[in-house]
Amino acid sequence: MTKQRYVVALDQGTTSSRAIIFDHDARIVAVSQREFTQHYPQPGWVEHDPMEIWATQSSTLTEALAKSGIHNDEIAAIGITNQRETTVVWEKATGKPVYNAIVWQCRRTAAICEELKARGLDNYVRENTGLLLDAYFSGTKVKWILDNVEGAREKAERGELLFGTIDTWLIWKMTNGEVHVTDPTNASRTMLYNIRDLQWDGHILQELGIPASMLPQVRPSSEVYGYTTRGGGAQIPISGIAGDQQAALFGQLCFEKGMAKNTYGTGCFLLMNTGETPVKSESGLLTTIAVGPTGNVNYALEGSVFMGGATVQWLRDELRLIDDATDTGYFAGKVKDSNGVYLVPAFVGLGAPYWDPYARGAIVGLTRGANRNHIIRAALESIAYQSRDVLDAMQKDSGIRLASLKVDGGAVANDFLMQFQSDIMGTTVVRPKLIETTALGAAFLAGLAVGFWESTAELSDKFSIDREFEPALPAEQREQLYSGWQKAVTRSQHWVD
Ligand SMILES: Nc1ncnc2c1ncn2[C@@H]1O[C@H](COP(=O)(O)OP(=O)(O)O)[C@@H](O)[C@H]1O
Ligand SMILES: O=P(O)(O)OC[C@H](O)CO
Repeated sequence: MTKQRYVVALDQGTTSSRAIIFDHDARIVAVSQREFTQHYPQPGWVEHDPMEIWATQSSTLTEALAKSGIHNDEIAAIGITNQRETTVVWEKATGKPVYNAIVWQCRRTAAICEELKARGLDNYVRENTGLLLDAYFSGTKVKWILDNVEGAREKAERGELLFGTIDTWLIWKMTNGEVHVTDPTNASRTMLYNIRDLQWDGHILQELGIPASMLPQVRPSSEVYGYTTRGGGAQIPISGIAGDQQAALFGQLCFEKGMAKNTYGTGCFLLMNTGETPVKSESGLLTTIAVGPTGNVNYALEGSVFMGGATVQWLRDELRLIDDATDTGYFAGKVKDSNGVYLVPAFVGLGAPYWDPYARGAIVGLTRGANRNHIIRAALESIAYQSRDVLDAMQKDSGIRLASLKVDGGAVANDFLMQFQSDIMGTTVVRPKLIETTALGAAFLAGLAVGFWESTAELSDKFSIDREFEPALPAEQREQLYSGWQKAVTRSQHWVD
């Protein structure tokens, strides 16, 4: 019998699908990545084609296996991690989506949220789901599909439609429509899940008119859900699921209360494990479900920033100021400061701690001397300022001052950004050698479920630090720069009606 020496993580992100093969030492053996199309049908709307998500994700699995020469009977398990909240509704009988996936960044349901607030639902949502009544989460996106796609509501009421976040959709496809599941971390992002009872919330489902028959079964983040033959002949267990931010928290070994990480991908997401008790935020953070040391439910405080690395993509794709994201560090370093320029990337409104769906992007402080490098620099700085906003809120709510912050995600490769982050937070920033901690977390969850790794204690020696960035900016200058940012934010708020 072939020895099963590897675990695969499928990391379905907002802009790309990735398959990463890890060995027992948690080293990356092979990676395959494919970008897919972003659809912007109207200002503030964002969609993905679920079939393209599936096609890119399944082909990365095939390619990673082919590239590495690893046969699928050498794979002990597959773990899934995914962009959260993004909503797919499909027909049970045919597996055909009834509409494009409505992406977490999409603002189209802001008016539905207002209506629900007017009906007094916001406090109930806060208390029972840990979230705010915002268009970010899946609940109002499902409602929008049922209200706007012809015949969808009738079909849903006849039990013919299924809902899933991307984890659910991928597992459904990988098991040829046999398994309809999610895990508590993803469920906790739908605004339909009661994070205290750990059950779908009947009251919210009723208020939104969503039939319970559409919902996946919620299973622990680390256990065998089903098997797939994708990528070859053998049956591989699918045995780990976590939303990408919770997977990164797990991959950074933040199993204990008070441990935190910030991930710099499309958005930025700062999460702190608060242990077995949910902590309510007074400062605009979310209470959400994380994964504890045995794959159990823990709680976390989360600061969600909608535009992180995506701001850099905008510089590249829309303004064409750079050819590649990696160029930003070079250009930002060519000027000594941003020359008073601030860029507030409120392109899809602002998330934590402002929660303003009506904010829009702004570049302020321009003078005749402002040039391209200042704008590039201001774009990178905006990522760090937004993370400082949520760190301040996190420290206030948790009562814990972080001596250092663990970071990961695509944009942490940028040394300028990391140094500025440390400067503007006044905190040491710790970058691990392996920045694919989201995929690593999913691999850990899947591997633990099948005994590939014995326990989380075994995982800690698989983690090593690449570099620590120490704050170098005098406190007075730091606060002066930061107050300029806060002023800039006020200029972008409540922009559209
Ligand atoms: N050197 C860099 N400097 C700044 N941003 C970067 C750099 N490299 C990648 N990025 C940004 O990081 C993001 C990709 O990170 P990733 O973790 O793959 O995101 P996701 O999982 O959200 O798709 C992109 O938005 C990209 O613009
Ligand atoms: O695609 P990412 O990595 O930016 O993550 C998206 C988040 O899960 C949205 O909540």
